[in-house]
Amino acid sequence: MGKFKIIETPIKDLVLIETKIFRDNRGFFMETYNQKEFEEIGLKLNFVQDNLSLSKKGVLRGLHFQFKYPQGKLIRVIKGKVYDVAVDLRINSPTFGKWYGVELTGENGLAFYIPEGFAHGFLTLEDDTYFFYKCTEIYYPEYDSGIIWNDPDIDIKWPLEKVEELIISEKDKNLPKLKDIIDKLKEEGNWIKI
Ligand SMILES: Cc1cn([C@H]2C[C@H](O)[C@@H](COP(=O)(O)OP(=O)(O)O[C@H]3O[C@@H](C)C(=O)[C@@H](O)[C@H]3O)O2)c(=O)[nH]c1=O
Repeated sequence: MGKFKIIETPIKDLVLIETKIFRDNRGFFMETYNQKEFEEIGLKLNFVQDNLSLSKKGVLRGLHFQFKYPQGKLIRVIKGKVYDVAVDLRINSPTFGKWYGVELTGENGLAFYIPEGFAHGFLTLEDDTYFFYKCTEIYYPEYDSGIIWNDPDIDIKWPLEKVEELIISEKDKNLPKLKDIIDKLKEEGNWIKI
């Protein structure tokens, strides 16, 4: 088998990627992305921007998406631990409004591929969490959009018992609910349909 293996999630096109880790007495080595091997497992992607964020424990970033020029994101935690969540916002998707969450760590070798058309957010479960992701579209601040992390209609089960205090940006505290933006998403030509 190759160095990468797809693990399906209950949401179509939203996948985890198990990665081969070469361990020895120095530590480990792993490839984190390889265009040819990704194409062989069905992920033909064109990345144009890489991002890195550092967070302390209890930081919640999200739920974000780019309304125009949506971004696919290939995510890895380099150090630390997060609970990472994607929400399907693709119009006509049988799983529209459904979420999927997974624990990513600096050690478990798991990557998460979130395609265009999803909102994304994460909660850090350890201090000094380095969160790295590759994007299929560049950042357009004017189209930066989001949904509030605790939207009752989405009802994400964040593992909040694992943190003492949530740390959220002012921008993220004021994001709308899905029901307030759904009409805008559904307007013809505005957003991703499947
Ligand atoms: C996302 C982003 C932010 N910035 C700037 C804008 C701002 O001054 C500063 C911090 O931005 P934010 O507060 O939006 O950063 P953050 O809350 O970490 O935003 C990220 O959250 C996760 C959940 C995602 O899915 C990402 O796509 C992105 O939206 O960095 C860029 O220059 N380029 C970028 O691509």
